[in-house]
Amino acid sequence: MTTPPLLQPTSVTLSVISATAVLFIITFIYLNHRHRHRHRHRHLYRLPIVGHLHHILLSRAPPHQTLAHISAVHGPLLRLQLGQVPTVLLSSPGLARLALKSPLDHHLSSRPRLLSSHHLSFSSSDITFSPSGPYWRQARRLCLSHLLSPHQLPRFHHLRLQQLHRMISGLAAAAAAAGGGGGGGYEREAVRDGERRAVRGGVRGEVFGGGGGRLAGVLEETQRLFGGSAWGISFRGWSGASGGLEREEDFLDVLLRVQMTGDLEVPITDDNVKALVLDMFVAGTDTTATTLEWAMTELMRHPTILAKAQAEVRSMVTTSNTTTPQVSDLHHLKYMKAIIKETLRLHPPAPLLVPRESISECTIEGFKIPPKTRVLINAYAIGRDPETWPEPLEFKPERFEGNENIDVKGNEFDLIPFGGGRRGCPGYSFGLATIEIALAKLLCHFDWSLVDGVKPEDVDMSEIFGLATRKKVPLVLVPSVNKEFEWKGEA
Ligand code: HEM
Repeated sequence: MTTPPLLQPTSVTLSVISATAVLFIITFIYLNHRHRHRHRHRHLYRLPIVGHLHHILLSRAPPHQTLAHISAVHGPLLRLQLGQVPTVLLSSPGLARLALKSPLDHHLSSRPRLLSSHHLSFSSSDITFSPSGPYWRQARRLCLSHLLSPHQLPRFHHLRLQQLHRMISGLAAAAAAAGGGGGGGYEREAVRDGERRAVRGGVRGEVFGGGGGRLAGVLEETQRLFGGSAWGISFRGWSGASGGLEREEDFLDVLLRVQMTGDLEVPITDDNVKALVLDMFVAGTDTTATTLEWAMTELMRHPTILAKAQAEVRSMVTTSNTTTPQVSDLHHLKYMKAIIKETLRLHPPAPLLVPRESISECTIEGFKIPPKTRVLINAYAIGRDPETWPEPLEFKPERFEGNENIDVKGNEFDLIPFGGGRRGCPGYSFGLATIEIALAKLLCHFDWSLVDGVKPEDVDMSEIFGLATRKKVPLVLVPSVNKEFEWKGEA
């Protein structure tokens, strides 16, 4: 009887062990890779104390662009530590839909307490920065029902037109002074000033001192510092101070009236009144003016689109037998409205909306958000999402033709320049109405050209992040009066 050589079983055992080891290593590498891939969005290089802040601070690009880039690499749902502030960044339409709709919207509907808003908005007692609660709800309701609801729009058309016509007259005069052709290159300031006046007119500019100069100065400083901290004036007694003239009650009158009735869930102080009035100017002026400036910028870079838009507006004016675009006819301007949507898609004035803060613990896509977490929603990244928008970086208003239902008002989450949910912008109809009539008139009455030597492709497109994200290099255009559609000073 022969004994099997001892080596044989050992060799088989070794082979089995080696095969098992190889299999184990492969499985380990695979699982590890899968884990890292799945959780890649949760891991971004972080430093002690500053957390992820250095990614934003050291970047040359504005924060929304940097964050869009980070999300493109690490995923649309990111947990960031910005200094001491735990933050969640959401950068896809699907996540925006979850965050801005019930039930999550409620959990995410407060605002963080920012030092700037505390000092500049009278202890954050405006609408934009006040924390969620009875004061904010009451203030928002008051503002919507007496100033900003679509229902209130017609009340302020005459004021909007009055201020807009000042702007058009100014442009026409400058064009004429330059020999009937090109005028001064001051479109940006004219547009910005016109918008400010339109909004001011809607609120009640006169009480701030009559002429536009003082208010304009105050607003400029407010935009810069985000507030005028030294207002010690009491508003009491201003209500009804119209020199005995009959006039319609305006927003300030309403605030002062309800302040005095005492019939309020939360009493309103004088400082609250100031904060609310200031809020209407700060939230409503630069956002609107900046959108117009970006719209004109994109039109100048795309002369065929500009020509098509002008043909549409001028044909409407001819058909309706008027000499200037009328508010009541604006619904005909489908292409121009598509241009405004496309502008808001590529250049949302508030690209990260206004920061939110979670009220209570909630979960988004299985990801836990503790209370008091800051939530940023990147509307800029969402508007350029390649899975939603073919050729996302191209300015193509045609993408909305036949898709008029895609709205910008916070009901569709592919496009959220006005945010959405219970903290969504209450001024969207006011803002859109102002942009539409202003753009229609600019397109109708003037032909536009770039200043000498600047080619459409050379127009600078860089942005400055701020309260509203403006063009870094102001747009300078030369208006010339179009003889056939000359502005005749009519309403
Ligand atoms: C093109 C014009 C405008 C744009 C793009 C815009 C955009 C926005 C955005 C993104 C928010 C934050 C929304 C969110 O957190 O979900 C907001 C809030 C707000 N906007 Fe506008 N806005 C515009 C015009 C206006 C106008 C004309 C007014 C008023 C005169 C206004 C008043 C407000 C107020 C009061 C809030 C704070 C709402 C709250 O926190 O409850 N906005 N806006």
